[in-house]
Amino acid sequence: MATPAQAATPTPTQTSPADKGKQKESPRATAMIVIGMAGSGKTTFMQRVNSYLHSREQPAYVLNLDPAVIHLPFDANIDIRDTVDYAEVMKQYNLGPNGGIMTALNLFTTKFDQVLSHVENRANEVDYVLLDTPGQIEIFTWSASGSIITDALASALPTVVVYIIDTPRTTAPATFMSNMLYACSILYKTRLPFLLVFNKTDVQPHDFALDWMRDFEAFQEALLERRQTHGEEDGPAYMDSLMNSMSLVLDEFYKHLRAVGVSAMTGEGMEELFDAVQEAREEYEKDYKPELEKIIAERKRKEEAKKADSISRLMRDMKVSPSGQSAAVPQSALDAAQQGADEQDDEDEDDDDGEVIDRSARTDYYQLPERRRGTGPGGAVEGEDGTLWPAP
Ligand SMILES: Nc1nc2c(ncn2[C@@H]2O[C@H](COP(=O)(O)OP(=O)(O)OP(=O)(O)O)[C@@H](O)[C@H]2O)c(=O)[nH]1
Repeated sequence: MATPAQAATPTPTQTSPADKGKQKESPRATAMIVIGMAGSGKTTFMQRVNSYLHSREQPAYVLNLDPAVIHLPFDANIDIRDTVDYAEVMKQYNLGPNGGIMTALNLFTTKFDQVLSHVENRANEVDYVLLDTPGQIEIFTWSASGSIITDALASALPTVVVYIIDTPRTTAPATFMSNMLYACSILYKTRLPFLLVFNKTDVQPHDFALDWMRDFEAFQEALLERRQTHGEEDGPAYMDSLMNSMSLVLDEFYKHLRAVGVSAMTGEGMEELFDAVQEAREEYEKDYKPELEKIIAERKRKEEAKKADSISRLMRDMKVSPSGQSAAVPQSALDAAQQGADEQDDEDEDDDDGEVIDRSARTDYYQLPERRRGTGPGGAVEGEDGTLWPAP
């Protein structure tokens, strides 16, 4: 199981002693975290899904986590750009565009408890919570912020990872394999129900990819054929034996995946997509949630044990017997000390020096410094020394 226990946020699925043993009912909403390589069509997909849900009168709660997006073609309820100024982050930390995006997201993640509480407030009013993410998918393979986001969301509501693939750019076996390896590492990192979405099917149908996933021999034949027609274009010949072996390894991984084809441009495939999301939600309820609840119960047990241990050490230090009979310090003093520690915990939790804005819930927006939108050619961002950073 992944590490939902590491979520840096309060865990709303915690059970009170009264309902211990019972599984808490999940909120109505399903969260869809949209991940994919740059240019795979995540933002267009978000726009399509959003308008499809509006047409079914099921408006979603929408979050934009891409700090560098210039034009967002849909209304986001929470937008990272309202909280973190990506160009300012690049400048202050002396970073390039990639580092700027990663750091901006890391900074935003420190406020993810606020995001989560906005999401939780709406989780029984909407059917879907949609999250658009930056194209830097390493965020979800090794960065801490990726785990915090996925674990925190999954601890609050049924969550599905929607991995977008640019189908026309995946027709070469080597590119297909590389994309699948990324998907595989995100799946094993998050352990969440996972859905492969082959996008841009208006340009290239995805049947070839389904064939390669169902039958590794079909993939190996395609690899051989490609070598005969394209020579060394996709890499040296010894790569083929590596890819042949990888196709055998991934065969097991494909068995745990759902895959659908869509066109974010035309809207084709939306019904199949939502059927697959529903199946993924059932998988969350069946497999992920019971594991998560076990982890939460175990964490709670450890916290209680730690608390009891600190109190008994405190009593020893004050030369108080565990029964409290020869108390040199009255019980009221111990209670006061415990209360002080609890209040400090509460204060730490309420530390509120940065704001995450739910745009749909308020009209009195904070006055934010004007964001640097590139003024150079093609929207490039000009640094202080005159360097032009490429438009993100
Ligand atoms: N033909 C076609 N083009 C698409 C489709 N989906 C997206 N595109 C195009 O693909 C390009 C990239 O789309 P985006 O939605 O910006 O991709 P993204 O993954 O959000 O990109 P980053 O924000 O850079 O990570 C745009 O030119 C889109 O118009 C589709 O289903 N069919």
